[in-house]
Amino acid sequence: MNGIPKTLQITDVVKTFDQPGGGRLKVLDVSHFEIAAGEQVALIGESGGGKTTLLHLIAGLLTPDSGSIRLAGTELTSLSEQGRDRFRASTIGYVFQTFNLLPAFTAVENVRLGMTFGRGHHGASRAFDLLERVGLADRAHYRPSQLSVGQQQRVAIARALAGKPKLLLADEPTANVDPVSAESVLDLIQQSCVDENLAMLMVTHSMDVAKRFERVDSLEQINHAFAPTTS
Ligand SMILES: Nc1ncnc2c1ncn2[C@@H]1O[C@H](COP(=O)(O)OP(=O)(O)OP(=O)(O)O)[C@@H](O)[C@H]1O
Repeated sequence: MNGIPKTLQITDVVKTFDQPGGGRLKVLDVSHFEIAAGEQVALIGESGGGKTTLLHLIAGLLTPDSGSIRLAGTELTSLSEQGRDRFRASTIGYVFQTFNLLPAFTAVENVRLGMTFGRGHHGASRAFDLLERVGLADRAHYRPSQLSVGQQQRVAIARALAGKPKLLLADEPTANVDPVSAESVLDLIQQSCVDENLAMLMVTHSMDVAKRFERVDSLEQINHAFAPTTS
């Protein structure tokens, strides 16, 4: 992927947390990690190793103690909290293990929520187009409780794509989905990224999921804080 522009560049990032018993736990110490435009990366690693923390740093939901996170040409650490929120809305799509759909809203309303601050206010027609793409055109006015879990994750994928992001972050997106739905959810995520030239970082514990990716990174290999130590 040399010569291809980088969507994400992480340099010398350290993240520590307060520990309940006192002291700080160093969870991440990553000197170099990058994802090229349109590249799809699976991230594997031990439970508690810091994978979700890394996703949250990239999404600007957490800030590092030190280091640089450049996303689509913008240095995240230079933004205010509000700036990060706005930047996230326009640059990142996030697919969670637990879907995080709003229960009182219909499928199409949930998808539109992904556009609130997103670039290009294509409104309802893009939301319907996205639901069609994920195979749920006929479920647009159903609420999450009226959808199967596989369908709920499809709505969540449509929502993640709604703001035309540059990077899709997916945290175990098939952990709560049955195996047959999991295959179609993964097909959908990977093909959508190809169609939209969208880079993707997917955290997974599953080697079946990881083997679908050309690039599989182990957090232990890039994280100098492994195994975590207190300081
Ligand atoms: N807000 C917090 N305060 C203190 N410690 C935290 C906080 N968030 C995470 N940690 C610690 O950071 C470490 C990494 O957590 P993280 O959720 O990133 O791991 P993970 O690799 O995603 O794990 P899993 O695969 O089990 O989901 C854990 O030891 C956890 O206890």
